Amino acid sequence: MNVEVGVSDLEPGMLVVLLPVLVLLTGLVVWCLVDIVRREEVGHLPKSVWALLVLLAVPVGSILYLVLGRTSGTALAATDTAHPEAPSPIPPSMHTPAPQKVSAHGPDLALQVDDLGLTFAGGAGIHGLTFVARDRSVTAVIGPNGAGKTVLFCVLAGLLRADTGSVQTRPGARVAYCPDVPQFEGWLTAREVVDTSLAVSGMAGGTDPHTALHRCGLGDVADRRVADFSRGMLQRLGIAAALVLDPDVLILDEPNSALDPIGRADIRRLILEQKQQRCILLSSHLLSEVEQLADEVIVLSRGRIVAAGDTTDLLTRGLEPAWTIRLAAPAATPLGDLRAAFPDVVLDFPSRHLCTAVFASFEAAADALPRVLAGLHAPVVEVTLRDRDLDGAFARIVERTTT
Ligand SMILES: Nc1ncnc2c1ncn2[C@@H]1O[C@H](COP(=O)(O)OP(=O)(O)OP(=O)(O)O)[C@@H](O)[C@H]1O
Repeated sequence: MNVEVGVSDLEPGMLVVLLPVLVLLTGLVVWCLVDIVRREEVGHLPKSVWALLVLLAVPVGSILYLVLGRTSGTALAATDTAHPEAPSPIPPSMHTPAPQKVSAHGPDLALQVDDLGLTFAGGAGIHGLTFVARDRSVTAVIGPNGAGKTVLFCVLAGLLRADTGSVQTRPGARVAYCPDVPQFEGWLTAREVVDTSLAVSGMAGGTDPHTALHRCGLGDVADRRVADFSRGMLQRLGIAAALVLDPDVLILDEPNSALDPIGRADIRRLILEQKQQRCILLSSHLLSEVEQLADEVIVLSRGRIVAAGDTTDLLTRGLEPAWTIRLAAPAATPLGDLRAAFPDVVLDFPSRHLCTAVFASFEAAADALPRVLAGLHAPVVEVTLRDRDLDGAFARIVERTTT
């Protein structure tokens, strides 16, 4: 008996059911084959064997490949940003660099950037950036307006394509980016924004959306429309939309720029808490924020790194050893006598209740400042380091680095 059944013999109802299944299976097979070709390394079996398995054992081969073939070690993997892959279906806040080349760097490196460059018409952009960022640490990228901080972050997040260089992360690592002015559809609720961020990323195992909102101080307004949100609330929502993806590398572009002091303190706490689990890169114009949050600082000027290193060392390098001393009553010692007693210190009385003291170095200040304070013979109310603004510190770092 002949039991051959052609497509034309199938019931129309069966066709409706079978067609999407066939399309899905074909899509899965094609996706796996493309993935095998694009990867430099696949797990457990040679690439040709995986390709045959995927082609011949549908869909078991594809499923096995997804589970076993796409895993390979814990070394960093490179995204050659000069020759990026096809546009990612992942939304702007989220990008997972595809592993292409294995690196032999240390186990705590979350991100390695080599010779990264993107030059716009006119010459602006970023040029030859090389640095690393570590797990469980905060790296601050600072620099004046137009230095290239946002361009760098956009390249790291896969939103802009670099002309040169590479960005390396671990295979499968997630990079999430929160821009300085996050924008969302006004008709969505905060919960819907965070849910959508997770859903569109297509990633399993993100943070619970309610937890992400709660951590960013938006638990009580989760069901309010975004159109009613203040700029500070939008910034928190941007961070929540990035956090929900449970990223290995979290990039925050000026996370505190729209927040009031209480909001800033909240986000500071949040960043310090999140640092325990991931690598965080952030930019800021606030010296106090950078000091309190960052382990490492990278200073950018005109798209180039002009200084980088440990936060305390670097900012100390950028600060002037100069103090303002506020007095409750005028100094009992005349200025002339004080200057004679401390010939290596530049001393002045800008007003009856203020004294300024500039030292040759921080080492000299550590030795002489207590003696200057005692020598004033007046009740001291406050002693503050002068020019603690980041612009001033930055200008001095650049000056000292380039001269
Ligand atoms: N799409 C673009 N086309 C051309 N030039 C651009 C583009 N995006 C940025 N630039 C230029 O690149 C330089 C770096 O800009 P970027 O936004 O990264 O600076 P920034 O350090 O983030 O500044 P800010 O502190 O003001 O945020 C600027 O000169 C900017 O004008």
